[in-house]
Amino acid sequence: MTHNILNFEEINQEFINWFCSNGGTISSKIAFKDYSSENAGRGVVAIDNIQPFEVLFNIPHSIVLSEKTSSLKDLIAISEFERLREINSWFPLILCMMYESQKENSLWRPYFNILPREFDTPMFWNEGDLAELEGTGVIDKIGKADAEKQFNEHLLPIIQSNSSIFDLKMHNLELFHCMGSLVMANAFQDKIPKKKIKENEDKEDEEDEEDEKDDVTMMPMADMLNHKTGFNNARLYCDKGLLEMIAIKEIKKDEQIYNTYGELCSADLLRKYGFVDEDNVHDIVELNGQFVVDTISIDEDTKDRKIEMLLEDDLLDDIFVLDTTYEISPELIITAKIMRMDKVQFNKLQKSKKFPDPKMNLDIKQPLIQLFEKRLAMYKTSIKVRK
Ligand SMILES: C[S@@+](CC[C@H](N)C(=O)[O-])C[C@H]1O[C@@H](n2cnc3c(N)ncnc32)[C@H](O)[C@@H]1O
Repeated sequence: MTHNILNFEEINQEFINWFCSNGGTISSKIAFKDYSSENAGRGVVAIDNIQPFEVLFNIPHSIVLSEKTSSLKDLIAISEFERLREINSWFPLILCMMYESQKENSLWRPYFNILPREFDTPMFWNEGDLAELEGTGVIDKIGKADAEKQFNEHLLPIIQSNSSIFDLKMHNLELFHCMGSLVMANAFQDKIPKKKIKENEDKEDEEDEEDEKDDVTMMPMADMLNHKTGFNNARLYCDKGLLEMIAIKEIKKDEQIYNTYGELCSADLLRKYGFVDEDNVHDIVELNGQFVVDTISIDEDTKDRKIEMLLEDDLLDDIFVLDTTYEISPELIITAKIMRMDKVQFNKLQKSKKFPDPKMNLDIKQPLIQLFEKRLAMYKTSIKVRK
């Protein structure tokens, strides 16, 4: 990601002045830090020891950027926003950001100045670099062509028919990709939990959520925090309408302050945020269901009937997942056992409707090893090469 690194400190100060003059507060124990040497852009660091539950900053609702706060809402019919939302829940916010980012006297000018303008996500990679992702399944999920089609069909007509608000020279596809990438990497979409952590810090599922908050929004300052799997030490909470970033554990001086972007596998981290974590307990390998049955099946005559039966009983998934517990799911074991049956065995099963038990046995061990080796061979590079 690229920022206007030349005047890093000035941009920070301008942003902090703006944030505080609009009612935000920032603890004197934190500061911005340039993590570009780690390829992580700007982040937030503790400049003093911080105790659990300390408030790191709070964000006034008036500077949360959304279709409800952007001045575009006064210039465009609400029905346009509703129509856009039906196509894609991010589009109203993306359009507002396209507008506010180019507006001379936008309330959010210092905020846009601190946000990156170039991104490391695969959306912006060239073909040679994308080829490195072969086998990961990321390439199919980038969706660049689809996003461009949707821009042309749904956003461009609004831009073109409102020439007093928009200028096609700046409100173009490039700006759409830039704002879309910011929404993907920075926006908050999930409901913000209510602060109950002091009494019940471990009981996440008992936390209420702030009811009114499920729009897609940009939260200045909250999105300055980086993520590192397993190192989350701060979280955003909502307490009586107040948005507060709170330390969820002790943070020592000089440690980076990390929010969590979720329990994401490497493919999702890369696709949405443009980075991966070396050690990621949430990492997975996806095995396409069709690939599994095609590889394991031993009898063409009964193959389709077997697939039909597995689908009916929700045993055959579109995607089987292998995770870092290295356990093979009961569904995959049963699918493998059925696909390895000969005609006689399968006919018997169809009559009895008695499915094989989901335990590993010698009949399927070797076919599964071969399946995993075939899946592994789909990756163009190996971990050894990467390191
Ligand atoms: C919500 S923003 C965080 C602030 C951002 N670093 C900045 O400079 O504006 C999310 C982006 O930060 C970067 N980022 C976050 N955590 C990272 C990490 N552990 N390693 C590399 N980049 C990271 C990625 O570019 C990601 O898309």
